[in-house]
Amino acid sequence: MNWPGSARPRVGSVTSKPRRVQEQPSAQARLDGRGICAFGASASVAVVWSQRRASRRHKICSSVSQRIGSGKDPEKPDANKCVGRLVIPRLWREFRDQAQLRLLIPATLISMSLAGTASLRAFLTGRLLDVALGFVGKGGDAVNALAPIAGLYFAAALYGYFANVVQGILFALARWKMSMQMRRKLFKALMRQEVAFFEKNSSGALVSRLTNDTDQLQNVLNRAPENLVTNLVRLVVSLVLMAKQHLLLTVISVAPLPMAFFLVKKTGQVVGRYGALQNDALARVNGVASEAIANVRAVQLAGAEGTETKEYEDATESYLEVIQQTLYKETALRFVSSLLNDALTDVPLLCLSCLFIARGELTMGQFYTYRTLLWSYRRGFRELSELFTGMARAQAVSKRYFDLTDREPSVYTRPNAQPLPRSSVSGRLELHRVGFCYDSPKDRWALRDVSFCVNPGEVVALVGASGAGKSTILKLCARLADPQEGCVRLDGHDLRDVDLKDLRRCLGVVDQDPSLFDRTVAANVAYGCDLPDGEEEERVASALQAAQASSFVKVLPPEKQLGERGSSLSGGQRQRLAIARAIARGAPVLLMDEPTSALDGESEEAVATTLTQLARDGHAVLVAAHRLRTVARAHRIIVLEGGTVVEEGKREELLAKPDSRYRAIIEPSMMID
Ligand SMILES: Nc1ncnc2c1ncn2[C@@H]1O[C@H](COP(=O)(O)OP(=O)(O)OP(=O)(O)O)[C@@H](O)[C@H]1O
Repeated sequence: MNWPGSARPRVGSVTSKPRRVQEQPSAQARLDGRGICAFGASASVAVVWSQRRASRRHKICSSVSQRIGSGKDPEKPDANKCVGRLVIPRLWREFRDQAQLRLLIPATLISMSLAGTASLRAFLTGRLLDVALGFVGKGGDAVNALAPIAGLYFAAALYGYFANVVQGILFALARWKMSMQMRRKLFKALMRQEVAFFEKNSSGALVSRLTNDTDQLQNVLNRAPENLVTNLVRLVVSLVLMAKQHLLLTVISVAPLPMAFFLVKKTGQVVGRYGALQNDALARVNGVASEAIANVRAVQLAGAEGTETKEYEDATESYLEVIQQTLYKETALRFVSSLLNDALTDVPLLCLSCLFIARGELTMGQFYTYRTLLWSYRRGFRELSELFTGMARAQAVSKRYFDLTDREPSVYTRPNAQPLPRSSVSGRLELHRVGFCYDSPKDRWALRDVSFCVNPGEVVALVGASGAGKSTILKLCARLADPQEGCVRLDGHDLRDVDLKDLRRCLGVVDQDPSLFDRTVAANVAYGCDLPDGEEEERVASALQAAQASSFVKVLPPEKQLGERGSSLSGGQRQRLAIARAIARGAPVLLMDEPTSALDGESEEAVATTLTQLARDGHAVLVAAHRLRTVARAHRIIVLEGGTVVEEGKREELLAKPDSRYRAIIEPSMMID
């Protein structure tokens, strides 16, 4: 290349040592801070070792796969490739929707300009060298000749430093905003899911999805446009300038590209295959931890700390195994790729460069510029291949992300659902030939052919042995699940045909295990009640009174937080607050699952009286109970056995029947405090 405005200096010897191309640690190699070469060497040993352990590895992978129910087999690339193809356009749409484009576009433009500035600096350095060498032995005003080039270099360098800071801030902001948006979207999707979904997926695994998956996704997605554009610019500009410096050297530099492309593709497949497995294994680690922490009392009382620790160790061991498999395979492939692309071409390139310099066909400045551009070209290629493998990993994670954000809950408001304003609801609840089973295939029905009704103004008690189906009936009445046979109706409307939110506004529910939040008593009682500001205090106070909770609440500081799940209260106190919440809603239908099981006799009597009073006020009350005081005050009793109704009637009628199951079995087994 001819330097404008300067004579082309000739040099007869090579004085500068070619710079060794710096290897970037691979994404996985960065995990423990080592460079790719170190990993490459250990990886080739590890590959042999890992082949010997192939059968064990396969066992581990499939065991993780089975435990988390992913069904993925890392040795079946085709299945995962298919998933990848489907996910890429979705990933792009998600990225476009959630990306902070006003931050990302300027950041990407700055990033591109930085890649251009780097090439300019390489060019200017070469020029400085050649101009300087032109003065060797000749004398002259070197300062004047060098100053404009040095000034330009200084301006480019200064721009580079500032632009780097600005693009760093912009990308970081975009990354965090995107991460939080993804978490919100995922959390929203979680909150829509039916209760059965949470029974099948551990809270730890779900929290892992919320945090780990979204972090991984945003890490790749956020940098994808920057990496793609910047490195394409870097690659193309470097190649063009290299070719301008010396065509033959450039051809030798790019000769291994086809093989390197093939290896990058292979690496992407490996990372994609194992990435999904890694996340599933991590979700299992978190699942085990959260279950043990949630049940820490039971763990300690059973002296099972060792068992839980072992379980956690097993989960982390499986996770580590998957990480290792990915690391070894990915690093080995990357190592071969960089060996081909960089190291093997370096010696011929260097020898040829020296020859051309000796022949006067290449100046020192051109040589320096060429080497710098070569480094830039290799960096561009390496970062593009990292982007490719990062996208493969993102595909695996995004599959899980979309699985959840797209998941349609089995219980939802149908498009043509009717509104059900609470003011228009009288509260007549009816079960018509209801059949329900928890698991498919339907071989164990929890309920079969159940029919009865609860009228406004009535307290109806559900009684039966443990496992008879009482809670399941209440679950169906609250539409936490839908029956497979028959239907549940409110005021004649099939629950599946009405707006779910409207339906829930018509219900006050007390669960077997009262759900309280780490908030104040007032916030817990008013939870979800949508009370007007002025009314809230009065409504909460009267609900507490009716639930026999006033006496213990009075002695609590009003701002006291109740602890996670109300852990600072006794079982009976929690139960009374849950009853107060159901009453405070003022809903026409009350569904109560053993609301008095933890109460003393006096409180139970008072709560039973309250239920009768609520019925007198026009509410329909359906209560599942094992305690005689609660059952005895009911207007009607439904007796369940093995998921079917075997008797129904007033208590006196049931006691009077000669062959009454209620008289013979149920009432004698009831608790009387
Ligand atoms: N989430 C679930 N998944 C699978 N089976 C379940 C589930 N919940 C309950 N069952 C089964 O359904 C049947 C009815 O259970 P249900 O909880 O309705 O009984 P119950 O009468 O309320 O018992 P208890 O008096 O002990 O509360 C039982 O055989 C139970 O094992």
